[in-house]
Amino acid sequence: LFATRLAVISWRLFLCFLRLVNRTMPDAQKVRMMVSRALSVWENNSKLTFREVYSDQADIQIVFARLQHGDGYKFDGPGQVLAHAFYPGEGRGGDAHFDADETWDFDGGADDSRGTNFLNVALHELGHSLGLGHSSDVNAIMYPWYQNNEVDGKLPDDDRHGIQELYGSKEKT
Ligand SMILES: CC(C)C[C@H](CC(=O)NO)C(=O)N[C@H]1Cc2cn(c3ccccc23)CCCCCCNC1=O
Ligand SMILES: [Ca+2]
Ligand SMILES: [Zn+2]
Ligand SMILES: [Zn+2]
Repeated sequence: LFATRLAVISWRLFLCFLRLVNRTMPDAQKVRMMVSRALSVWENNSKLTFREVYSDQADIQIVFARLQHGDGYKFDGPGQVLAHAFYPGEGRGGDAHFDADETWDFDGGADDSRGTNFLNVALHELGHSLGLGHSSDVNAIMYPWYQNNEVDGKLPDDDRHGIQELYGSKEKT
């Protein structure tokens, strides 16, 4: 009995340690992790490959901004529009902008209790950065309304067809 009680306590300690680490990890690292997770979903379903660079010469720049931020598409405070992105091209082409006034959840929460699921929104915006428009399929990542539909690596069919139309598929045909 004593042994099991000890095990439970140590497990509880371990969990709160994890939560602490999760909270203290700077958001920049979490953003990087989530962006690379979103890009690997698009990578796994196309011939595309991505590499991370630290320069404003990047094809796809990830930007957090609020209200008026110099591109004529001003954000609107908490809620409403969450983010926008530019189709592939020079300069700001490919860039993804996220509304800094949103409460972002960088830990991939399945419900919105800790905020808006950043991974979902990044998947959507990076779809635009790669050239995809909006989908009328309510289950698609490219649907114009936010829904916390956990992708977990599996891309909805409509999005997969879209990206493969543009960049082919990884499977050997
Ligand atoms: C798909 C998403 C990741 C990116 C899109 C924008 C987009 O397409 N970027 O590429 C987005 O932000 N859509 C709005 C659309 C929207 C929904 N409502 C709005 C109220 C006002 C203005 C816009 C909206 C009703 C209230 C809910 C507001 C919070 C959620 N917002 C949305 O779903
Ligand atoms: Ca907003
Ligand atoms: Zn912008
Ligand atoms: Zn969109």
